[in-house]
Amino acid sequence: MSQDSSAANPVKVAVLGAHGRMGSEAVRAVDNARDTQLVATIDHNDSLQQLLVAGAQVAIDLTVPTATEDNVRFCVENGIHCVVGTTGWDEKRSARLTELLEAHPGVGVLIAPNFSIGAVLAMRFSAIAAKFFESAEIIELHHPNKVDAPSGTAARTAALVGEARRAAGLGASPDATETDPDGARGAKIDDVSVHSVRLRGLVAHQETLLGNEGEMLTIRHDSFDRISFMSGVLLGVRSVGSNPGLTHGLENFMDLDA
Ligand SMILES: NC(=O)C1=CN([C@@H]2O[C@H](COP(=O)(O)OP(=O)(O)OC[C@H]3O[C@@H](n4cnc5c(N)ncnc54)[C@H](OP(=O)(O)O)[C@@H]3O)[C@@H](O)[C@H]2O)C=CC1
Ligand SMILES: O=C(O)C1=N[C@H](C(=O)O)C[C@H](O)C1
Repeated sequence: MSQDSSAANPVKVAVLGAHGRMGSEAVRAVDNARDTQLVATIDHNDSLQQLLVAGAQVAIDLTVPTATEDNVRFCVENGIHCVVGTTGWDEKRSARLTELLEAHPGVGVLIAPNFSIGAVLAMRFSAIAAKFFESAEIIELHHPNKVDAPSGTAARTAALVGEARRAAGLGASPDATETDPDGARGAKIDDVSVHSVRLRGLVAHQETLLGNEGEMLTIRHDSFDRISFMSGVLLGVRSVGSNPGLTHGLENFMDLDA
C-alpha cells in the first residue's frame, strides 16, 4: 500500500498550518523521519505557490475548517497528494472533492478524522459493539482552544454507530425527555446524542457509552499529547500516493482485520 520511499528517495512533504498545535508537531515528525523530507511550511498568509516551487509531493493540511477545502483543491489541481486532518469535511465538501479527484486521476487524498491508532480502534470497536446495545451516546472532551464542536472524531463515531444500529434494525436510543430548551441532551448525529466538553488541561478524549438493562460498556480513548497523532500522519504520508482518489479514515491504510 505504501509508496516507494526510503532515506535515499524521501517523500517531499509540505505542512499547511505549520505553526499550529498539530502543524508544529507534524513539522517535527516529518523532519525526524528518515523517509520524508520537509520541503515547505505554509501558514495563514503564505502563498500556496510555494508548494510548487518546493516540489512538494504530499501536503499535510492541519489548518482550519474554513481554509481546508481551498487548500486541498489547489493541491489536487496541481497533482499534489493530500493528508488532511482538519475538521469540517461534511458530505457536500466530500462530494465536491470526489468529483474533483475524478478529473485528476492518480492524485490521492486521505481525510482522517483522527490520526491516533487508539482513536481509530475505538471507532472500530464502537461500530462493532453498537448493534448489541439498546442505548448509545458519545461524550467527546477537548482543550478549550478547539474551534469546532462536536469533534470530527465524534461525528464520525456517531455516523458509524448510527449506521450499525440502523443495519441491525434498532431505532433511536430510548429517551423520555420532553423538553430540552438548553440542548442538555447534546447534538443529534445519526440519531446518536453527542456531548462536547471543553476543559483546560485536556487534549483529545472520547467515550462511547453503550447501555443495556443492568450493564454499560464504555469505550474510551485518550490522547494526552499530540505526539499520539504522528505515527498516523506518517502512515498517511507514506500511503496516500499509492491510493488515488478519496480515502476516508486512516483505518483504510491499516491492517485491522489481521
Ligand atoms: N485528524 C486528527 O487526528 C487531528 C485533527 N485536528 C484538527 O486539525 C485542525 C488544526 O488543529 P490545531 O492544530 O489544534 O489548530 P491550530 O489553531 O493550533 O492550528 C491551525 C493553524 O492553521 C493556520 N491557518 C489558518 N488558515 C490557514 C491557511 N489558509 N493556510 C495555512 N495555515 C492556515 C493557523 O494560523 P493562524 O492562527 O495565524 O490563523 C494556525 O496556525 C483542526 O481542524 C483540528 O480539529 C487536530 C488534532 C488531531
Ligand atoms: O482539535 C483537536 O484537538 C482535535 N481534532 C480532531 C477532531 O475534531 O476529532 C481530532 C482530535 O479529536 C483532536
